[in-house]
Order: sequence, then structure tokens, then C-alpha cells
Amino acid sequence: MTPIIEFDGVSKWYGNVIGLNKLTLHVPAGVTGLLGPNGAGKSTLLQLATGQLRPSQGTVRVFGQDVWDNPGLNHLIGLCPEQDAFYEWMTGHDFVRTCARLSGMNRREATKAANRAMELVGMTEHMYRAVRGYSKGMRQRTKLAQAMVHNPRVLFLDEPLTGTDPVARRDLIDVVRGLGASGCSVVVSSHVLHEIQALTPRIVLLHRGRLVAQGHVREIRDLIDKHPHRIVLVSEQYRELAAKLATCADVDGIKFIERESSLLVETRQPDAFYARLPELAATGGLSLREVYSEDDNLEAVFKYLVNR
Ligand SMILES: Nc1ncnc2c1ncn2[C@@H]1O[C@H](COP(=O)(O)OP(=O)(O)OP(=O)(O)O)[C@@H](O)[C@H]1O
Repeated sequence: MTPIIEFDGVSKWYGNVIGLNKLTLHVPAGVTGLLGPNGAGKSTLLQLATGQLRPSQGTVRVFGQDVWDNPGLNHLIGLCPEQDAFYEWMTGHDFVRTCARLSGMNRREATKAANRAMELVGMTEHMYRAVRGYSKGMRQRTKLAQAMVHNPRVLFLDEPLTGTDPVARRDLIDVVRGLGASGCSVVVSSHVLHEIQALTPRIVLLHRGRLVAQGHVREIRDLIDKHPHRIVLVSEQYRELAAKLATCADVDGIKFIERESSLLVETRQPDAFYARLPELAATGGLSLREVYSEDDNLEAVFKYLVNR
């Protein structure tokens, strides 16, 4: 796929602090999730991609054009920043319409575009109220409306779901997925893995300013398959089970979790291990109450990759 956003050897220093470290990343069309713990460099990346920060080193391009000092790109790009930057006395509609005017629309176009954007994020009912009375969810919805009011082809959303209630969360997820399906390229940052999982399977993992991994969740799973999988076996006879497992070549390690009557088994061949497990238990007359993999969610994938 042709990349829409290209980072090539990009570093960003804030004095002595490094925000991004020699990042090379090519992002294709569709929705991409940018994951990383606090301080990973997500906001730095988004600000570089929208031309708000100048790289200390390397180049950032969108649609093949250098982003820095290129106001011509502004009408193609939208940003929903992490921090609120409202004029609290304005109504949500005024705020979004003003942003549309700043993108070059005339009054009529801007009013129509603001109506449409506020409707899309479910704010029609509240759009003539002052922002100062908005809840966190309403603020996030309004920020998303301002980011997309000028119909950008690339949208950057910095932690758009933070602090939202479940209804706002579901609505915003639907909006983002809809934008991706309609051909807009969307990069969404979050430090909450299940949020990103709900938005897209394509993820980029950042940690301490570096790219840790990228790809489909499945590919990232393949990557971690090179590292031991951690599987928990719950059984009243966990000691007997451990004795049997100790003789298996594909078991790399066993830990007792005494108070839960369970074992934590490490293996590099999880498929073979799972296939053999029922027979192993049956031949010893052992019953297994529960078997689960610690890897079965993105949280574990992330932990593996940042700790390896
Ligand atoms: N304006 C700044 N001045 C100095 N250091 C900064 C500045 N902005 C970011 N940093 C530092 O750069 C690193 C990356 O920060 P950044 O905000 O990009 O990360 P993040 O992944 O968005 O984190 P968070 O989720 O906490 O916003 C951190 O060490 C941060 O302290």
C-alpha cells in the first residue's frame, strides 16, 4: 500500500529530553492505532505529522509533501489534540464553525459544515450551549467535530477517548471507524490497548521515543511467538501436573501460584502444548479446572514487546 504519512529517520529533542528517536514509519490509508505508555512520544509524533513541531532530524511527509512550514497541506489534515483548547464562552457550534472559517470556508459553507460535523459526533442537541458547561464526553465530541469540519483526508486523533463515558466511547469509535471506511486516513493514539483494538487491528507500538513494533495484531502475535508464552493451568492436583510437565521438552519454565492452586507455564510452542495438554492430564488422571493464556489480549502483547 502507498504510504500516506512517512517518517524517515525522525528525531525530536526537547533540550536534553528526547521525544522521538530516529523513527522511520510509513502509514498507509485506513485507521492506524498508535499505542504507547505515557511519555512514549505519541503526541510528539502527532505534532510533527501536523506541522506543529519541526523535526530535529529527518523528514516528515504527508501525501509526499514535507509537512514543516507547508500551510498548503492544512486543508488536507485534521488534528484532535489531547488538551482542550476551547474559548469556554463560545458555543460548541461557534467554535467548530470558526475552525471551518479558518480553513477558508465562507460563512454559509462554514455553518453547513459545522452543522454536519456536530451531527456526526452526536452533538446537535447541545451545540448551541456554551462550551464551559460541557461534560468531558461532549468536549471530546466537539474536538473531533472541529478536527474533521473541513473534510480532511488525513486525521490525527490524540487520545480521543480519554475520560469519555461508555456511550460517548461507543459513538466516537463508530465515527472513527466510519471515517476510515470512507477513505480518510486516521491515526489514533492511546495508551489503553483495548480502545485501539476496538478501532483497528493495525497498530504501531511506541516506547521511549522508539518504534517497538508495527503491523496487524496477528503479525505482532507472530513476533512474540519467538518469546515464551505464559499459560496458566488451574488444577487441584497442580503439584502432580507440574511433575508431569517438567518432563516435557516444550516447557521452558514452571512457577507455582500456590494460593490459586495453579501453575504458570512458559512455552515457546503454545500450539503443540495446547494440543498435547488434554492427553497429558488424562493419562495421569488429573483434572484441569481452567486453562488460559496470559497472552490472549493486546495488553500482554504490549508488555512482552516493551519488556523484551
Ligand atoms: N514541550 C516539551 N518540553 C520538554 N519535554 C517534552 C515536551 N513535550 C514532550 N516532552 C517529553 O518528550 C517525551 C515524549 O512525550 P510525548 O508527550 O510525546 O509522549 P506521549 O506518548 O504523548 O505521552 P502522554 O500519553 O503522556 O501524552 C516525554 O519524555 C516528554 O516528557
